[in-house]
Formats: sequence, structure tokens, C-alpha cells
Amino acid sequence: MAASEATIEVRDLRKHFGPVAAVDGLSFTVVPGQVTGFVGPNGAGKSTTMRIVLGLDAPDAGSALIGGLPYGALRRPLQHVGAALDAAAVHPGRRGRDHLLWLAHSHGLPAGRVDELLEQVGLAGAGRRRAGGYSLGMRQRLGIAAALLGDPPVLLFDEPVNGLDPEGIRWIRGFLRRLAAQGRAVLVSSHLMSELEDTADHLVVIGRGRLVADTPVAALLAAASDSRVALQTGARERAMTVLSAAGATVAATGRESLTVAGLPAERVAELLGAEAVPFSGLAAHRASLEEAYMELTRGEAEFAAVPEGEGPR
Ligand SMILES: Nc1ncnc2c1ncn2[C@@H]1O[C@H](COP(=O)(O)OP(=O)(O)OP(=O)(O)O)[C@@H](O)[C@H]1O
Repeated sequence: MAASEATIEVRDLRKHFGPVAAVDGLSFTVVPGQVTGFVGPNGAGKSTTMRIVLGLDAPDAGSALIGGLPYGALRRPLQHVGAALDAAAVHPGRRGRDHLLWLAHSHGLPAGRVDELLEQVGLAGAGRRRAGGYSLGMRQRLGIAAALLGDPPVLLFDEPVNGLDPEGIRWIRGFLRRLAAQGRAVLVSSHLMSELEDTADHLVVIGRGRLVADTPVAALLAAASDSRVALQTGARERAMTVLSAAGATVAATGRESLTVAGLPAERVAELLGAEAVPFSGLAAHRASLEEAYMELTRGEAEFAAVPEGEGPR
């Protein structure tokens, strides 16, 4: 597939529902060969953005392009973009395999891929059972198979791990990574950062319809991890004086322990060494993605808990 086909470009996108600005001037690009996590709290505008990308909603302003074209201009949409937005969107009386055959048929796609896809998503043994009897995990897998029917270079998944058991979550993570490794652009939404740990290469973080961050996961983790150092020292007061003078924010966490923010571990060691301040332990704090996210969104009003009765939702 050509790399340029495998992109999603969102530019100055806006969408209001009555007084609510669901999407409020949002711009970002999803590139091929990566899993891009689309993160924000409930109501941040993730689903609305995805629906606009897929031509299911019209924006008030701005554009959302798939491989350079709006969804409506794609002649064979399923061959350009696949999406799983709602795991329950299958008629319960329909067998899983028949659902895919019907989709293939109605979009002029070869039916030959259906069995291969059922195999790929782990539904080979259940394809002839009615979807009404499927577990949530099985319906998610069927939705993913449907998204892949046209072998598209661009894929969107809205909260694909919602309600899945650990085995299902592990499977989806690996599957998304493989799809990206094939050169596809993969956009995955979640309201939980922890769900994207080990899955996403890049993050687009939004709050109240606006961009909060657009960053490689590695850079975000490095920034958050570098920002704190755990220090053990019998000379707590002297260490505090030296490090504060160098611009660090130092907090005592115990009689002989400190947390240092604003300086990397190597610099802390250097400064203490230069002033002959003894210390027995020094470790860079390794942030989890969840911690990095909290750090990133600290002070963002849209992420703060709204006291009951005061918020719009
Ligand atoms: N069809 C609609 N009519 C009215 N308001 C809507 C509609 N769709 C979305 N909204 C509102 O727009 C805002 C953004 O909703 P959206 O579903 O896009 O957020 P989200 O980030 O996907 O949230 P979640 O994580 O809960 O799925 C919310 O305030 C929501 O109530």
C-alpha cells in the first residue's frame, strides 16, 4: 500500500451539539506503521471525531481526510478504511460468518477473505453460530474482522478493549501491533491511558474537544520519568539546599529520603558529588503511562473532577 493512502488528517475540526462543543478546533495526523492512541476522558469528543472521519457525522467546520480524501469521496470505502465502533452492531439472529459474507457481498468485495479473516481473529470455530450467542469478546473480534474485510490501509477502533477479559485484551493489543507493523495507520481510542500501555506508539490526547497533546509515547514516558528522582541520604538538609540551589524542586518523603523533580539523576549525582554530600541511593523514577498522563494533564481544567451538581455531565 502507498504510504500516503495510510493517513488520517484532521484539520481545525469543529462539531457542536446544541450548546456542547463536542469537537472544538481539533487538528492531528495519524501516520502509517504506528498504533496511535486517541485518549481523553468520557465525553472528550473521541467518538464524535471518529464518526466524522467515517462520514457518519458532518462537521460544522474543518476537515477529516483519509488518504487525502473525505470519506464521501472514497469510491470503495471499505478498501480505504475499516472501523469497529460498536461491538453490538450485528443482528443477533445472524451467524457471524453470514454477517461477513453479507458485508463482503454488499460492498463488492471477494467472499474468499471471510474464512481467512474468521481464522485470523480467532472465530473460525464460531463462525456458524448466531451472533446473539456471542460473548462481548467474540463480538469485538467479529467487528474487527468486518473492519479488515476490504484489507484497508487505515483502521479506526473505538474503545476496542472495553469489557474484555485479560486474554482478550492481550489478543487485541498484539493484533493491533501486527496491523501497524504491516504499514497500516491504526487509530485506537480509549479513556484509560493504562489500556494503551504496550500498544500505542503515539498518543493524541484530547479534552473537551481540544488537543491536549500529540506526542510519541516514548517521549512522554521519558519526560515524565526524568522529572523525578528518588534519593536516599543521611544528609537530607544539605542535599535539599544543594539541589534547590540548582533549580530542582525537592520534597522530603522520609527521614532519609527525598524526591527530586526538575533534574535528571545524573545531574543530581554530579551536584551532590561536587558538594561532597553523601547519599546511599539514587534512582530515576520510571513513570507508568498513567502517571505520565496525569502529569501531562495536571492543571487542565477539562480533566479535573467536577464536583457533583456543578458540571454539565
Ligand atoms: N448525537 C449527540 N447529540 C448530542 N450530544 C452529543 C451527541 N454525540 C456526542 N454528544 C456530546 O458531545 C460530547 C463528546 O462526546 P463523544 O461521545 O464524542 O466523547 P468521547 O470522548 O467519545 O466519550 P466516551 O469516552 O464516553 O465515549 C459529549 O458531551 C457528548 O455528550
